[in-house]
Amino acid sequence: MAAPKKVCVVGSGNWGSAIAKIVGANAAKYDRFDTTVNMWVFEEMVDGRKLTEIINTDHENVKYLPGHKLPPNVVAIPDLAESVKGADILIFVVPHQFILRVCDTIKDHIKKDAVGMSLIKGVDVGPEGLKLISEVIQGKLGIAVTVLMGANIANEVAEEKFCETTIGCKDKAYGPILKELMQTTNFRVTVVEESDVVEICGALKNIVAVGAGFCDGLGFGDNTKAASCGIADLITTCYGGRNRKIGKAFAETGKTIEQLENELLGGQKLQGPATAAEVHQILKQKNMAEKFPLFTAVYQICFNGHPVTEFIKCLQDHPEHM
Ligand SMILES: NC(=O)c1ccc[n+]([C@@H]2O[C@H](COP(=O)([O-])OP(=O)(O)OC[C@H]3O[C@@H](n4cnc5c(N)ncnc54)[C@H](O)[C@@H]3O)[C@@H](O)[C@H]2O)c1
Ligand SMILES: O=P(O)(O)OC[C@H](O)CO
Repeated sequence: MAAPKKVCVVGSGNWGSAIAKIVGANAAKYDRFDTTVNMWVFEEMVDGRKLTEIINTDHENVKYLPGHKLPPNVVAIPDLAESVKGADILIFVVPHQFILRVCDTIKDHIKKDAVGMSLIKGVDVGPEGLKLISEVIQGKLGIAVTVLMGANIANEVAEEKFCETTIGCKDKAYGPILKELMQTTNFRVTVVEESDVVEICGALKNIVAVGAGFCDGLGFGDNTKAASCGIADLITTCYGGRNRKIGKAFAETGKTIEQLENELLGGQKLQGPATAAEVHQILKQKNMAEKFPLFTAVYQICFNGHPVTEFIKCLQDHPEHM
C-alpha cells in the first residue's frame, strides 16, 4: 500500500481554520492520509498567549474562527518552512497579498512532487499582465496547483451548513484524492478540469461584492443590487460576505477602506478592493477599463476619491445599455 499522504494547510485565518476542521476530520477518517495535519499559523499574541499554543491546547482558533473546535490532529506550527516539510498536499489559504512571500519562504523546503491546492481568491498583476494565484504558486514552487472555490462563507461551512464547492484540476489524476480530502456530507465537492474559470470567478466576485455593499449602504433596492449580481458565489458574497460588509460601511460612514477593515474585521483581510486595483491595472493596459464599468467604479471609489454616491452611474451608463 502507498504511504499515507501528508497534508499541510498553509494559512489559518477564517477560511483556513474552517478548512482545517474538514481536512483534519477527513485525514483522521481515511487511511490514505497521514492523520496529523500541519497548519501554518502566522504567530500572534491573543490575550497574552501565543495563538499556536491556544490552538494546540484548546483546539480553537479563538481569533479567526471563534466558537468552533478544530480536530486535535490539526497541529498549529508557527515556522512556515517547518510546517510544509514532508507534505504531499499543500493547501494554500492565505489572503492573496501574502502569497509571494509565503512561496519564497517554502520553495526550498517542499517535496518536489507535492501537489498544491489554492483556496485563495485574488489575482496577481506583474509586467506580463494578470496572473492567477495558482500560476504564481506554480511558477514559484514548480509543483502542480489545483484550486477550490465556491459560495463558501467560512463561518457557515464551520457550522456545517450545507453548501457546494468546486475543485478545478487540470490533471484529472489529482481529482479523487483531493475530493476525498475535502468532501463531507454538508460540503459537497464537484471536480472540473476548467481550473482557470473556477479561479477567476472566485477572484472577481469580490469586487462585485464591494459594489453590492455600496448599494446596501446607499439604501438602494434589491433590484439595483441584483443588477450587479450573478450566481452562487456572487449571491453569497453580495449578501453575507466581508467585502459587502465593508462596502456598506464605506458608503454609510465615509471612512477609508483601510480604517473600516481594521475596525470591523478583527484582523481578517479584504480581497475585493485590492483585486479591483489589480484588475484595473490590467484593464488600463489593455484599454478596456470602460468596458468594465462596475470594476472600474469600485476601483475609483475605493482608491481615487470618486464619490460613492455616484456609484450607480456606472450601471446607468453601462456600454451594454447604450
Ligand atoms: N473567509 C471566508 O469566508 C473565505 C471563504 C472562501 C475563500 N476565502 C479566501 O481565502 C483566503 C484567505 O482568507 P481567510 O478568510 O482564511 O483569512 P482572514 O482574512 O480571515 O485572515 C487573515 C489571515 O492573514 C494572516 N496574516 C496577517 N498578517 C500576515 C502576514 N504579514 N503574512 C502572512 N499572513 C498574515 C492572519 O494571521 C490570518 O490568518 C482569501 O483569499 C479569501 O478570499 C475566504
Ligand atoms: O467574506 P468575503 O466577501 O471575503 O467572501 C467569502 C467567500 O469568498 C464567499 O464565498
